[in-house]
Amino acid sequence: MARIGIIGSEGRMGQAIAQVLAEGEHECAGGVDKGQNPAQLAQECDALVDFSAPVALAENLSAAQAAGIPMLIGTTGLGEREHGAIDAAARSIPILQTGNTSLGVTLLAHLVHEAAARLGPDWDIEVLEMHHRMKVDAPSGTALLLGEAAADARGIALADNSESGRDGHTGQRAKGAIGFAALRGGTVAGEHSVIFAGEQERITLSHSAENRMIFARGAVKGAAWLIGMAPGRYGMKDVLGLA
Ligand SMILES: NC(=O)C1=CN([C@@H]2O[C@H](COP(=O)(O)OP(=O)(O)OC[C@H]3O[C@@H](n4cnc5c(N)ncnc54)[C@H](OP(=O)(O)O)[C@@H]3O)[C@@H](O)[C@H]2O)C=CC1
Ligand SMILES: O=C(O)C1=N[C@H](C(=O)O)C[C@H](O)C1
Repeated sequence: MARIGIIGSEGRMGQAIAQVLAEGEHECAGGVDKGQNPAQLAQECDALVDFSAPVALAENLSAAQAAGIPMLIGTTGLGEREHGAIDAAARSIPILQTGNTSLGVTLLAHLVHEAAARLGPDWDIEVLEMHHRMKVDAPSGTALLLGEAAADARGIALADNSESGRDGHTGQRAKGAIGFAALRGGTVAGEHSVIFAGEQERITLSHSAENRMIFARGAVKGAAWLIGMAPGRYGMKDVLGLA
């Protein structure tokens, strides 16, 4: 049984994870939210899960490092600076960072990689996502994860080949670009489609999250899996044996 500490414990995901822990084999070691220091919590648990905000990341990483425990980072909207901080911390503790902890999206990313590798650059790739009205970042972490899978299969850098936020006279689509479109509204837990658009035909690979429990279950599974792993950076595909 692992003792899991929750950062962002008052939030939608924090509460869903607490529910999974209350019903499952692992234990909730407590939680912290905005304005609370995670250092003490880190000393009292075997692993941390972070579903809070990018601004909290540096303090959360320091707490995990000081306690010598692993951390699963589910927070999205991370930039280059945050990814650099994760890389640095992963030299001393195991870290799993992912935009989506669900089994279904982890498999979807695998399928997108396969499709992008087989279809080649003449097929245009567009990632479409829809989330609830409270979501603050776009494109979603999942959309970026799926875009990264496609870019990796094509041997290109997503940062240099993405098109998002199209509006106005944008000009034609750049050849080889990976496009992103984000919709927001209602209570949608998470809808993602990767569209491969070729000459006179399209392939669409999709995932629908019916509620947050799929993310919460994956987060607990991932955090427990990290315990005892060597320092380094991991993904959900490692947890599920898809790496
Ligand atoms: N990887 C995955 O599978 C998933 C990732 N997510 C991501 O997880 C994050 C949280 O999502 P969700 O639970 O819906 O969002 P919420 O806004 O419901 O929850 C975030 C919580 O973190 C709190 N918080 C803000 N700043 C800090 C801080 N500095 N330290 C500790 N806590 C803080 C917020 O407080 P306050 O409200 O006062 O600001 C809030 O209680 C988002 O980035 C989201 O995209 C979500 C679902 C699945
Ligand atoms: O904020 C959310 O709700 C979600 N965030 C993650 C993302 O940005 O992809 C995962 C999931 O889609 C729900």
